[in-house]
Amino acid sequence: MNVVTHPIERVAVIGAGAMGGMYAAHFARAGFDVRFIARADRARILRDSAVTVNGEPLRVPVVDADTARSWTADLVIFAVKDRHLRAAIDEAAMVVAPSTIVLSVLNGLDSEERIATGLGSAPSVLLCVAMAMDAERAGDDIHFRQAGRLVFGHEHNDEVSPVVRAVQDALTRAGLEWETPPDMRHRLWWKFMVNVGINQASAVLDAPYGAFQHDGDARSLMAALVDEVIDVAHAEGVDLGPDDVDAWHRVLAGQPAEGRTSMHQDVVAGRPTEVESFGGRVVELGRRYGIPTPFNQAIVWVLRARTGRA
Ligand SMILES: NC(=O)C1=CN([C@@H]2O[C@H](COP(=O)(O)OP(=O)(O)OC[C@H]3O[C@@H](n4cnc5c(N)ncnc54)[C@H](OP(=O)(O)O)[C@@H]3O)[C@@H](O)[C@H]2O)C=CC1
Ligand SMILES: CC(C)(CO)C(=O)C(=O)O
Repeated sequence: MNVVTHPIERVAVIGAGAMGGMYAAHFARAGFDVRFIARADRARILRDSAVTVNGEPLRVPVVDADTARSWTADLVIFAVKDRHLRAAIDEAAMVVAPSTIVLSVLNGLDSEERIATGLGSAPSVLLCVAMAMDAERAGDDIHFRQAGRLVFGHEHNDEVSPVVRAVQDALTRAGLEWETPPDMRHRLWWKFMVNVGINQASAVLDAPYGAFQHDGDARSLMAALVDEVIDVAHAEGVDLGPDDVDAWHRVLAGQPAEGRTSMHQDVVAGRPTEVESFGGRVVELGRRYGIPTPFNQAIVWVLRARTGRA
């Protein structure tokens, strides 16, 4: 792990969508040197027509990954969908130095591992989950009411490392809430449980958060999907249980009733979904451990059939 010798100033965001736009706006407003990373048409479009965040145009320079440059990032935030991660890693490599710190807000269990492998051993890739935001994108317009919280760190954080401290300081300066829990693996699985439950159920039911905030059929579907995650988590040695479900219900109660999960937004916009990283992963783990996962299997079939495979 590299030691950070200076505060974070240069922040690269890869993916100028709901999450990337929301984070870029926070860092830009706080005076950081923020750049979007893109290539080809995406770079051109980002330069020609700025995205808007909560109605305000966000003018952030674009580092074009097709052309040579000298700018490197202190912090890189990955904010693309899982099917775009491979290309995003190649693009981000251009702005990564040995001291660069990397956060991934992608949902799913394995983006950090894929990024660390793709970028090589030099940069510090922390584990990260993004919680309780309601970021939405329609075309180039990004809206959020709640920016939520970034939960991040090393796998164990009994002591705060210099790398983690540098990110905590940068997020605080950007006005973003954060948390560094002792056991990040548990949090990654907790977020996975949440996404497998509500993202998938909201996507197949075309239903906003409000449909899941009270007992009823929608919440029962979410619970059935969640139960299967808990079973495979136990097989993986992760102790998810009723307290974790209660914790999710408390977060859910605070979400805007009309807000939509990222997967619900994908289905509405006719985009491929992240179902392979959610239900697909549960089904795969279920097969490995001999655990039945019929609800997740059904959701995978429905979403693949509806939107095509990611
Ligand atoms: N929205 C939310 O509330 C939350 C989302 N997440 C997770 O965060 C991740 C991002 O989600 P979200 O922001 O909603 O997704 P969006 O689809 O809104 O944004 C993704 C952005 O990445 C761009 N992109 C894709 N490939 C590249 C590339 N190679 N280089 C540069 N940009 C690229 C896309 O451009 P284009 O449109 O041209 O493809 C798009 O602008 C997902 O894993 C999601 O599950 C996590 C918590 C909450
Ligand atoms: C937890 C939730 C549902 C919103 O923060 C999310 O991660 C998503 O929409 O992808």
